Amino acid sequence: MVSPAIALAFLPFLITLLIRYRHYLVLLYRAVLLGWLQDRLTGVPREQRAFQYVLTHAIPGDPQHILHTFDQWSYHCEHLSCVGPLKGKIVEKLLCERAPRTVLELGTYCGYGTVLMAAALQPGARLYTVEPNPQHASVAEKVIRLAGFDEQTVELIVGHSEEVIPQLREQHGLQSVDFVFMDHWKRCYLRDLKLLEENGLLADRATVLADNVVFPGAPHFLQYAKTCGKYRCRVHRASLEYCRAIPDGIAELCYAGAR
Ligand SMILES: C[S@@+](CC[C@H](N)C(=O)[O-])C[C@H]1O[C@@H](n2cnc3c(N)ncnc32)[C@H](O)[C@@H]1O
Repeated sequence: MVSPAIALAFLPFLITLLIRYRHYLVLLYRAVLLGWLQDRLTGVPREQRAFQYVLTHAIPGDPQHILHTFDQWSYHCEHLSCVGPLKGKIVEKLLCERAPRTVLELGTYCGYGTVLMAAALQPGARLYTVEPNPQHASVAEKVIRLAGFDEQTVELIVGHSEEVIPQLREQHGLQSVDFVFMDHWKRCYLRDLKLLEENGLLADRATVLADNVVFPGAPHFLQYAKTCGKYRCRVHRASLEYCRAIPDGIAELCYAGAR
């Protein structure tokens, strides 16, 4: 048995920890526990619940209103792992500056980032987005079409990035890509960047963006990007989607071509 005196001695330490990491605890509650509980109570997956809300409240054919409705749900109901409005502005700004002809997104989830980027595309440009989870893909497909984007503008590919990337040229007619948005599992970033290089899919001066490089972080990816000599790399600091108190950032890589 721990004596009460020892337990009391640890109390200030415990309280300090709780205060210091309170934002992460709130995130854990909103992103994991609340979602799990609602899944059990309603029998409907979180992404489907979010889509029902969007369907009821958003204006069809208005991408900005659809994004805003997702934001409302995420701020007031449950946490969604979309790029969110703050980092979304960074992605949108860079995409508008670069005016790419072809865009590749890894990790579609509910289609938030897809709609955000599709709305900023130049006429005639095309976006390919890759998602392995069939339930997420089904929600994303509906969100993308609800926003008014047809298959000529946005192609949703259901599959794992490591299987889809080597097939992009032959099966999807994609010769090279000007703009990549990596937003899937962080441990896959480095592997998929190398896959894109090996398959000769990165156009000269292509831009590669990678979300969440501060939280939860992708240190091996960042180290490679900074030291391999093929990229100019910078990190745009922001905060985690729907959690202003947790720092996060988006890495921007500019490809200098194979060396
Ligand atoms: C953070 S969410 C993507 C958010 C989305 N980009 C947005 O802004 O709305 C991550 C998604 O990556 C997907 N994912 C996981 N592994 C993947 C892989 N190997 N290839 C492509 N997507 C993957 C997950 O199923 C999940 O839907």
